[in-house]
Amino acid sequence: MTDLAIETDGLTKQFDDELAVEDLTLQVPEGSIYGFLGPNGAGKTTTMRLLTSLTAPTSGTATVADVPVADRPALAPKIGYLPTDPPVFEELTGREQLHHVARLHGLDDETRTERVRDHLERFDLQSAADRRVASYSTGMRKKLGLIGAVLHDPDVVLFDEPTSGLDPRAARTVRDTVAEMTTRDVTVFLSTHILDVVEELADSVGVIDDGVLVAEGSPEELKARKEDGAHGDLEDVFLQVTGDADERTARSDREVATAGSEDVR
Ligand SMILES: Nc1ncnc2c1ncn2[C@@H]1O[C@H](COP(=O)(O)OP(=O)(O)OP(=O)(O)O)[C@@H](O)[C@H]1O
Repeated sequence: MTDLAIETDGLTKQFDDELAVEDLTLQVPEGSIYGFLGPNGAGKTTTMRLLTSLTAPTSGTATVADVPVADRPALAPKIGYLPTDPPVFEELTGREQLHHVARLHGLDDETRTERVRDHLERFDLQSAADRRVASYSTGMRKKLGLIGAVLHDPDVVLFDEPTSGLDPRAARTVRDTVAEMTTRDVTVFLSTHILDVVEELADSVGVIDDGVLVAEGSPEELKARKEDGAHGDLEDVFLQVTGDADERTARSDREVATAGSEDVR
């Protein structure tokens, strides 16, 4: 059996009167890329925050890189997280920020210098590396956040919208970086609204809507399940399965009612 990098069971997060994630059960094999899709407010970021122990579940469990997410100190060295708006230190230069992050991860001087230099070059940031982050554009900040998320060579990375705000060349570098990671058995959990990215990279796709996982499978499997039997693209499938949460609830209530009436008969 394949080892799992991410496993959740009944993961649920309730914020006051908002059920952001409901009974989420996921299994992501090691070394694979899982594309996580969903409309605005569906629960993607909350799921990623649960998987990175930045927020505690209301109920349910999750294990990432063999560590229960409740054990934050053990989890941190094994995972890398890129939030939608990565935190930056405005007063530091890009290089200083990356050295700081690498030091927090306990990388020795030589490894730190080498990795920071290589990543700055790879993401075409070397000419801006000694400028203060305060002068960076959105895309440059994103690149800096992304480098900071992977500098310590984590086993599992979780990227929230990694290509948003990037120019086509930088977006290509991100895609290549993600693809290259899996050759080293790194597992990538990727939330994005850019369906091309998912189609190109993901081994499996999960679609969340209103906190509920409403579809899951390989991109090919999802495209083949289009309701009218035609072979749609991922956008068709996305629009179909995330259509209307109220309508879905009503449909499932009708199904329960029908099943119930059959029982009586
Ligand atoms: N700290 C919080 N307190 C209260 N409600 C929250 C909190 N964080 C998220 N929510 C709510 O939980 C739901 C899911 O939000 P989440 O940010 O996970 O969605 P998302 O799928 O990442 O959306 P987007 O694509 O717009 O980034 C939303 O209704 C949101 O308003």
